[in-house]
Amino acid sequence: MATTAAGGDNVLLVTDSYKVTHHLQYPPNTTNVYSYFESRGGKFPSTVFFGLQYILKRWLCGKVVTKEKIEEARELYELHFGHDHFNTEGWNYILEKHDGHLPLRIKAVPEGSVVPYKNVLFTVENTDPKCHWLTNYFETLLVQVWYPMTVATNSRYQKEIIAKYMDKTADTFDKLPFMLHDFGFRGSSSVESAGIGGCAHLVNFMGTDTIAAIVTARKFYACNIAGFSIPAAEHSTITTWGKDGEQAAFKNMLEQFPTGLVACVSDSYNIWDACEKLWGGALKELVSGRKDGALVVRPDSGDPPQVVVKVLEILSHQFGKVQNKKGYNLLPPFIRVIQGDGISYESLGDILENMEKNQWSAENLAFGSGGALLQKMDRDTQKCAYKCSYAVCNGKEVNVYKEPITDLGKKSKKGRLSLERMEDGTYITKEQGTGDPKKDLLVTVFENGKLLRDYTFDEIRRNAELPLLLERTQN
Ligand SMILES: O=C1OCCC/C1=C\Nc1ccccc1
Repeated sequence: MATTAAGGDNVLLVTDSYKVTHHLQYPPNTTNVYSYFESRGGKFPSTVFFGLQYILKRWLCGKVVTKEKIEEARELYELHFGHDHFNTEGWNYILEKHDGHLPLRIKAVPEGSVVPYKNVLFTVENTDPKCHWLTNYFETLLVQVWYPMTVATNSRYQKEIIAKYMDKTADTFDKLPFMLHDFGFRGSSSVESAGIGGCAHLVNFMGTDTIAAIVTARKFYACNIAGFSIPAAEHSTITTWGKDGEQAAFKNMLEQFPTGLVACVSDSYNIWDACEKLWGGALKELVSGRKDGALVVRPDSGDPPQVVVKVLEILSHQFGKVQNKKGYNLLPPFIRVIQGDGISYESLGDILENMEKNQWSAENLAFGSGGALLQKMDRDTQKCAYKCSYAVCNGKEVNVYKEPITDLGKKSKKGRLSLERMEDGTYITKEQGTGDPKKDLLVTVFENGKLLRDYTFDEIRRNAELPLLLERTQN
């Protein structure tokens, strides 16, 4: 597809085919279509709203309609339908009347907000009465916010689990931002989605190997360095030394990276021997002599809850351990463990629970997560939907809704919506225009081609922070 003057791709092509025919299907003289987005429920009771800003900046801001794009779309849709259904006139109107800027208003809850499901998260409406057909043309694109939202949500619920065990077994929360590291780049469906999902994870954490996330945060969230990593081995950099060369490979890691943290996958042959005879044997002085930074042993196979505790036990036999103020065991500061295999929201707790049962503090360990962090989810995980709730047809206001007798769970909200917060902090969605505009938490983030609110990553991280952690910074 030829990219056009605006440099981006052709946003007229970023929709579902059937939507190209919808301008012919609304009631005659429809002047306003107003739609909203919500999570209807799903795996997690609340969602972290994140990623709309990326979509707005990437696709909708500025002069996104041009003569070339209209022509390219017309020609493609003619071939695609074998008939000319494309709203050439409507798009030319936008080009002429609005200089190619989209006459839409989008109001959204601030990025990073944690909102219980069945609450309005953003609304979309046309600002030009001749462009009622535009509101739902971009449903396809806007609903893709399900992905960063669901990654940020899944990641934050893992942060809650880890924080709970840190609260119980660790002396500080200091390491929490680095306790769940993103290993998910290769398991993502594309470089773009790795960037979006990786960025969503970084709303809650600071550790990542998904470089695309760093780039996305720079480009769309004005964050120069949104995440950090450390030198680490992979199997090839160990196994190329040969089975008898594992000690030399390990020694090389300690010598190439003499200060700071360095991680080393240690299960190529026998993780137990690696911990006892290599790290805690032949290389014991090199490990215990490390200044300002630990060797991080990485198991990568076996049953995670069992393997983690056994590795901790072996390492403590070789290097000793101390009790922290909570009475839980802690390895010396120059040695830690990272478990990057089989980590998910479902499995995290089992590992931490087994550690706790064996008197190990959570702060001995960090996690790495890949596919479960960035890929193992879909739009249904949080039941994300975009529905029309209000329209004006022939000058008559209509509260629009669906209420399928075959699934009342799919019932949609009516009328113009606003999001308010009660005294006790709970969110409530006001329907049918009953909300108080002064109390509406929905912020106009986009209007007529302009981004009106540009959230910084720090702001978003603060909005999403766990209450448990916010209290800490208060007292
Ligand atoms: O071991 C580690 O310690 C902490 C730094 C990252 C790291 C491993 N990274 C990784 C990335 C993608 C797939 C698998 C591992």
